[in-house]
Amino acid sequence: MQTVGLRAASSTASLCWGESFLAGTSSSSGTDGSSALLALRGARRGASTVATSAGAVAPRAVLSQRQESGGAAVRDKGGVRVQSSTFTEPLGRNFMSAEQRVYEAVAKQVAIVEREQSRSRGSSLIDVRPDLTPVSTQEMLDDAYTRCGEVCAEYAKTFYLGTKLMTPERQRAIWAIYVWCRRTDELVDGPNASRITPTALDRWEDRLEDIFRGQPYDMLDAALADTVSKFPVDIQPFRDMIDGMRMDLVKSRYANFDELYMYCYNVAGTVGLMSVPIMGIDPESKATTQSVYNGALALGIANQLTNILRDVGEDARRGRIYLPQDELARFGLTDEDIMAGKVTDKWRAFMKDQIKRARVFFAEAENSVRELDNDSRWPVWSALLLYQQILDAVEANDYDNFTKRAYVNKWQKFATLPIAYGRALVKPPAASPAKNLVRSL
Ligand SMILES: CC(C)=CCC/C(C)=C/CC/C(C)=C/CC/C(C)=C/[C@@H]1[C@@H](COP(=O)(O)OP(=O)(O)O)[C@]1(C)CC/C=C(\C)CC/C=C(\C)CCC=C(C)C
Repeated sequence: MQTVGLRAASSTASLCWGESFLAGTSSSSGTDGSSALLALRGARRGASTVATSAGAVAPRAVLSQRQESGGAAVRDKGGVRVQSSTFTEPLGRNFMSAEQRVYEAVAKQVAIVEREQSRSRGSSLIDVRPDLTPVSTQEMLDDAYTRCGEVCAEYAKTFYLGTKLMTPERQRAIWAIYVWCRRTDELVDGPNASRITPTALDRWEDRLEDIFRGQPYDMLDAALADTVSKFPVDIQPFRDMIDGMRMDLVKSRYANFDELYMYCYNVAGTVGLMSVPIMGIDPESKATTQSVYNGALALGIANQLTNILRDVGEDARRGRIYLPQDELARFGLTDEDIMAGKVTDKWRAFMKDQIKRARVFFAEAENSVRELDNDSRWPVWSALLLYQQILDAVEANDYDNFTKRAYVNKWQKFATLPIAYGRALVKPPAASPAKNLVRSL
């Protein structure tokens, strides 16, 4: 039996809480002690992009139809164009279309979940890799999870509150995933970002592989190693998130929505794919597993598009434009216009179109939230409604996302939580007997 044990000596491991939050990722020393937990303070996802074009928006929401129909090319949906192209990765490798790549990642995760569903027949907590059961000390693991919860509470308060409704196993697992995502994001967006090289990201990926092999490097990794031994989480979305960070190192422009979509999948759609195996699907749900994962993917994309639209000015000041260049051109806008940061009628028209696209993704996600397990719906509704309101705030700022930061104030947040709670009470329509049979197979 393989066990989850820390690769670092235990004395080092205990230091890993703070002193070495990003341990092992620095290109120079192999550990980056200065990062520490403090490195997270003030961290934000500056990266993002926009997408869409007047009347020719390309919402990937229609991807679900494509995926459900086995990946056949869908060109139009209600007058909306869906682009598909093969393009070149920042690092030069040619690869399949964005849709195809994401489709494969979703399909792989869905297959793992369905296999485990049939093995466990609906049990909410599945020991998917019993060979990796962590026997290192339970006390250490408990500490590791507690620390993950603290990080989550500090950097994502509202979301942390939502996780408190989940079963203890689920909340711990979501915290562990949150912390890994946050640390990954910190590599390119944190105070040490200027020192991060592709080699450092390769090492972070090696470390990820070790986590999935049951050989975590530090305590926070140990929590994730434990989580992936218990829930049917595929490694691919994690690898893809690291790929998104690689993109951020070398790419500051996105030619079209295909490229932007791929970026959004990498840095945020992946979070949806990582989270649903933990959150679970309501046993009463009639929806296919695939459609629920498509909804999760859509929510990640919607959140990231929103993040991008909120941060246009801030990103531009860092030399980054996460907006489809072809769509900007269609509105008569150039990089110089973005850098100048003037709200013009052209800009307003462009922004309206981008916001419309983001809302299409939110709408697709909404259809899937009710299919989640009972205790997981509230945090997801909260995240969805709160993020959606950022788009309203951009509108309320008359599309000035160059000098004003759109945000949801404390009172709006308070008002949103009970609304989210109310929505979370809505269960999926009862499953037909035939569907129940399929789910329990
Ligand atoms: C309930 C819930 C929201 C669970 C997700 C928990 C989780 C593991 C979050 C990790 C988030 C994270 C740190 C990602 C790293 C990359 C990144 C920073 C992405 C951006 C997030 C916001 O970042 P930030 O905190 O910097 O934002 P602010 O600047 O402070 O506003 C992103 C925009 C992406 C976030 C993406 C999600 C939360 C995905 C949500 C999808 C699901 C939880 C699936 C729901 C399921 C269905 C069926 C709809």
